[in-house]
Formats: sequence, structure tokens, C-alpha cells
Amino acid sequence: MPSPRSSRERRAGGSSSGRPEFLSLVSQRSPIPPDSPSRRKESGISAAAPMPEEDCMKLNPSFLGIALSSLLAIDLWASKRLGVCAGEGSTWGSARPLMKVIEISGHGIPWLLGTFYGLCQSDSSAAREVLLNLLFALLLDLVMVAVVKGIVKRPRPTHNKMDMFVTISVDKYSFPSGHATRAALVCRFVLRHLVLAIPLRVLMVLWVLIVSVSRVMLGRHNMTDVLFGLLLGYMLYSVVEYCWLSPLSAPALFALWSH
Ligand SMILES: CC(C)=CCC/C(C)=C/CC/C(C)=C/COP(=O)(O)O
Repeated sequence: MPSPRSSRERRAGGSSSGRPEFLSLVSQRSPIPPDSPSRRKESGISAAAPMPEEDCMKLNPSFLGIALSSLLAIDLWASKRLGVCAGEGSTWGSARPLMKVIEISGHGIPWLLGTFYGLCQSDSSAAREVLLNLLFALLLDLVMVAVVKGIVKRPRPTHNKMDMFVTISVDKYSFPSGHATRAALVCRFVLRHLVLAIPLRVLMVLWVLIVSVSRVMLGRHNMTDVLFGLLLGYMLYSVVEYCWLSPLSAPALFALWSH
């Protein structure tokens, strides 16, 4: 059975140097045979570990790879330019306190505590059902964001000052924005389950936009973190709707809250 090395040699036209185009370049420039021990020593490649072919692939990055790297480079550059409230000394540094108030309006703690308080205070079963599902939505959002942050591990922008109100360990990572997922999820939830006048509905959508933009202005996130966060929050609402908790589907849970 031919070894991987000998089959590579055959593919390279009987030569032992790997790809023929490299062989022609090497043999034109140097009198030392390309596969000689001295050449291996020079290039730091050991005789026991021939260069894997996957490494050659890196010389020909795919169109998708180039497009993605360009997108990420634009994202980093534009996000840095938009981070005008990233520090007190930044261009719009004086607006930083306002941005931090907006940050707290989308933080997990006030939303969780507020929903829990409402649940304890509600005396109608319809209100309890909505609030229990909102609580489930907020917890699901926290878990999903933590999982994605833990997998992707994208660091926060270098210009971010880590002075956020209560964070958990994965919040050192920036992808996706937890504020953006929560804002999109809560907005879809509220628009669907609360009977609100048109101005309040518009205000709700505006709040999502303001929270999202403020994440980049504060330097907390790159734009792609926020865009993906919005998309994730939007999709998570569909999961909540699909798993909707009702007195019929989760009687034990509702029994806990009935006074
Ligand atoms: C029940 C429980 C574990 C509550 C934790 C609530 C909490 C500390 C949430 C973190 C919210 C936060 C700072 C998210 C980060 O948002 P980004 O937009 O900066 O990703």
C-alpha cells in the first residue's frame, strides 16, 4: 500500500519536493536539492513531519474567506470610528453618562427583577401567563447569549472601557451583544402581547434602535455583534412563542404563582 508521502511524490511528477511549481522555483534559485536534510534544517521543517497539504490551501484563500476578512476589517474600522462615547475624552465623551443610562435600560437585571416583581404582584391569570413567559424569554436569552459568547470568544473592542454595571464571566466577550438580543426579544414580545397605543409601539422600536446604536457608541461592541444580537433576539422570540407556557402545558409552574 503506498504511503501518503510516496503518493504525493507521484502527484508531483516523481519529485520529492511536493508541488511542481515550487520545485521549479526552488531548483532555479538554489543548488541545494529541495528535499535535502540541509534545506529542511534551513526552513525549520523536520524530516519526520512533512508539510501538510492543508497548509498550501492557505496560499489560495477562497472568495468567501476574503469577503469575510474584508467585512470584519470594515466592521472593526467603522465600529472604532463610531465609538465616540468610548471614554470621557472621546469626541462625544460628555454624552457617555446618558449612554450608560440607556445601557441600564437594556440590562438583564432590571428586566428580570421587574418581571419577577410583576409576576408576584399580578392578580389575573392572563397577566401571570404573559409575565411567566416573559421571564422564561429573558432567561432563555441570557443562556443563549452566554453559550454563543462562550463558543465564539470574540474579545470586546480594544477601545472599550470595561466599566459595565454587573456582568457575568462571559461578558468579557462581545459577540453577540446581549443588550441587542434582549431589546429585540422584549420588543417583539411586548408588541405582540401588550395592547399599546401606536406612539408607545413606535417608542418601543425606537428604544431598540437607541440601545443598539449606543452599544457601538459606548465602544462596547462592533457593529456585527449588535446586528447578530438583534437577529438572535428576533429569532428567540419565535422559540418562546413555540414553547409558550400555559396553565395547560405547565400546570405545576402556574400553581406556584396562583395565590
Ligand atoms: C439570573 C442571572 C444569572 C442574572 C444575571 C444577569 C446579568 C448579570 C446579566 C448580564 C447582562 C449584561 C451585562 C450583558 C452584556 O451585554 P452586552 O450587550 O455588553 O453583550
